Amino acid sequence: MNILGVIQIADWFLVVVCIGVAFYIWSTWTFNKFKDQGIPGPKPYPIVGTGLSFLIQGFIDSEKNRMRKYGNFYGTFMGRTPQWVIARDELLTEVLVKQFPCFGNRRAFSDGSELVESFLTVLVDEDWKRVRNLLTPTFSSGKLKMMMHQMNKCGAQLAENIGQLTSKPDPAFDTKEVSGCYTMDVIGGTAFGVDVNSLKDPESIFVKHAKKIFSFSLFSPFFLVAFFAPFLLKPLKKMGFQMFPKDSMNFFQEVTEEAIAQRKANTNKGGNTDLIQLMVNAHNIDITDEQKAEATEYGATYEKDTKEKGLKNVEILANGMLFFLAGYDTTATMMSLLLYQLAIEQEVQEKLYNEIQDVIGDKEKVDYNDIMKLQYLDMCINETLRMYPAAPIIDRICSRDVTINGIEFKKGDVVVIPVLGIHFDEKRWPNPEVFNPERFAPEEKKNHGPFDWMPFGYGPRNCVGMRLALLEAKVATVHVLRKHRLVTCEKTKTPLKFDKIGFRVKAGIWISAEPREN
Ligand code: HEM
Repeated sequence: MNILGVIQIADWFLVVVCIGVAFYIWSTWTFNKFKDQGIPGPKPYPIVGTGLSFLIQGFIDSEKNRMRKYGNFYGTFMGRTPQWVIARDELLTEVLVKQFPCFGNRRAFSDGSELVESFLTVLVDEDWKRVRNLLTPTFSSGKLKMMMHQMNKCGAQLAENIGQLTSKPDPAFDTKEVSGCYTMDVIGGTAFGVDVNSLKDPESIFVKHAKKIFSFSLFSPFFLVAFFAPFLLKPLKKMGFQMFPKDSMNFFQEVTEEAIAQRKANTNKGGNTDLIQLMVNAHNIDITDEQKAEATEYGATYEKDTKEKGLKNVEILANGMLFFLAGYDTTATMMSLLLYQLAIEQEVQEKLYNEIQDVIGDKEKVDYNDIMKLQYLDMCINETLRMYPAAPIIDRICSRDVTINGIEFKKGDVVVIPVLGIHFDEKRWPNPEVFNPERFAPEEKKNHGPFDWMPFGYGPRNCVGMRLALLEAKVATVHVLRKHRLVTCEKTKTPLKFDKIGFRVKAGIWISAEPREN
């Protein structure tokens, strides 16, 4: 090799070293933010930030351990982005409620497509407010009561399915599998008027696509990019990269589009009051006084100008799809873990069964008012959600500089609320690893503040589908327990082993059931 060649290699080496050094400086530039202010937190590393423990311990264990180790106010890094982690009540009140105009948006993973950007979960500022006000009435008590028929039908089918599954030579069934079919059938019927029928046909195409969308992994390219280099998402989208599997998104898009077209063609305006009809009405700028009143019942501030600004076509489509997806996995996860806990805790199950017998007796159909009387059922569900919140953390983005209790939050700062950490905080919930519905007994209320339990988030941006999810799970549980005693079996695993990303058990949540004599 001649001298020129050697110089060229040396040049290239120098360029690579310079790029490496520049990247290192850039990726670690923010790492002193918390240290300089004496705020504790895990040690950050280039590229992964403080995310190494998620990869090693798994998200669930890591989240539980962090609050124990660093307390109720600490700092973490997602890649190079600093995140304030707050669990002090006085800060939670400010961020989630009082300073809502500064913290009204959440960090949303989006691939930049118009569709995903129109999800209620992703929308920001005035667009979010307008769409949220228009969608909120969908979950009023009036609308929920109208969904009871569908829930009763699916609940009875669910109980029948469990009977069939447990009369086989291998009597084990996967609670997640059957709960997923139930929630898919309920949301399909109540929101879209579609007979999904996955309880009768577990191979249903609806369930297949929903599962595919939710089967993303911590190591999927999307998650890795979103986690370590979120700024790359939009350019990648331009190159044809998609956040969710294309065929499954297309499937739900087509189903939603068909439902919208049917409602638009419907001459019986206002006759259908489900989600799609409501959104189509909102598109036509045709909000009734009743709908306005229902929005206010939820505490929504019904802006005058909402009336003049209906929903765009893409917003109807996006939020129709979102409700299909949001209504499926979260509620199914909660239900499956409740059934699992009841199979393990026989005393709890008997107490609950007796309550159901006392309140509902032999009535074939369960009505809304009876469900509201089932106090112990409510306690069991609350405890399930404490131990297994579907969203172990929630977050907010600071939209302008603001100082709260001496802490300077800058525009663009990420604030994380460690829901799981709070739910396993010994000071708030002694012996947090123990399943104990009595924690939610009415006489215990005085011992807990509003932020001790947040499976649905908190404040104006909390979960819009909370009441639907709770009602759905309650109706199903009543139908199942009246027919069956849930029991553990050989396949039941205690404790459950979750995968690294959340409350997902890859091998299923297996229990069995015996028929109740009467
Ligand atoms: C057990 C079931 C469910 C759980 C645990 C759950 C949990 C959550 C959580 C933690 C949030 C974020 C709240 C915040 O940032 O403060 C959220 C938001 C949301 N949820 Fe749920 N959810 C459930 C069921 C549902 C259902 C059934 C629907 C609709 C059919 C739904 C639709 C939504 C939507 C649209 C948002 C975004 C709200 C907004 O940004 O304004 N969820 N949910």
